[in-house]
Amino acid sequence: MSLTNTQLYLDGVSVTFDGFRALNNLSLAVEAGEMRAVIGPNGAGKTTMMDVITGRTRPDTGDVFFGGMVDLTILDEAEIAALGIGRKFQKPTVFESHTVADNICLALKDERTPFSALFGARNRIARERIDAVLARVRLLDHRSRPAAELSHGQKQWLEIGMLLAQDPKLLLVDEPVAGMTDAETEDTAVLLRDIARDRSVVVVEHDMAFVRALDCKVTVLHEGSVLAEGSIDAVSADERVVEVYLGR
Ligand SMILES: Nc1ncnc2c1ncn2[C@@H]1O[C@H](COP(=O)(O)OP(=O)(O)OP(=O)(O)O)[C@@H](O)[C@H]1O
Repeated sequence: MSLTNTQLYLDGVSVTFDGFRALNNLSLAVEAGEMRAVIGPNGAGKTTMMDVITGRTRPDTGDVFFGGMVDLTILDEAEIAALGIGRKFQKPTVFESHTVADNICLALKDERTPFSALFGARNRIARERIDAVLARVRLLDHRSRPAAELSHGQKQWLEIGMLLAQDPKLLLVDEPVAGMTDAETEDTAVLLRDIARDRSVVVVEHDMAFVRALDCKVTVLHEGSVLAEGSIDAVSADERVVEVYLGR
């Protein structure tokens, strides 16, 4: 495998909790600019995998590399986030009493300059960046509303926008469409595909119609390892995948 274009590389990763192997020799590679869907039954290790990538959980054994050569297993959560790995948890956590635009503003990377004369220019640039992010996540028309007034789906998009404001190279997204309407689910697939045009995106999801709409390679986890990997049609036709996951 070529490491030069590999954004995220896991090899032989194992994690044990009280003797239980949550990850068992897990190996996975995601290219720069790739979108990857990760599916699998409850307890397959999807959340633990995200925890290992973001430094929340240390692997007992195995390699985890970012951008070809950065060893994530020796870094803490803050250092890993600063490298450009953003994580979206399942439940939206936006600042409800702040406006939509202020939520994005709070998330922007702080580019302080000591010259107060530049503040005006900085504000203008910040506003342009905020509006560019809001346009991308379909919330420009809502920029002045308190976040509390948004629908559940819109709050999820706002939080994705807050991550985009930090310009991550890799975005990890955990069950984004749980609780969304069908229309919001379809829009979220379009949104994530758009985001994946210029960064890597890993999406954990149970909604198979949504996974199909993502139109990307699918990794099936089972008992902490990769059971199958390929197109949605290939993994859907795999008898082992049907047995442990889809057939249930
Ligand atoms: N901190 C922990 N301590 C003990 N066991 C844990 C811990 N975290 C996870 N586990 C166990 O590890 C296994 C894998 O869990 P994980 O949450 O990674 O699965 P998952 O694929 O994300 O499942 P789900 O689809 O339900 O979210 C589960 O059996 C879980 O109970």
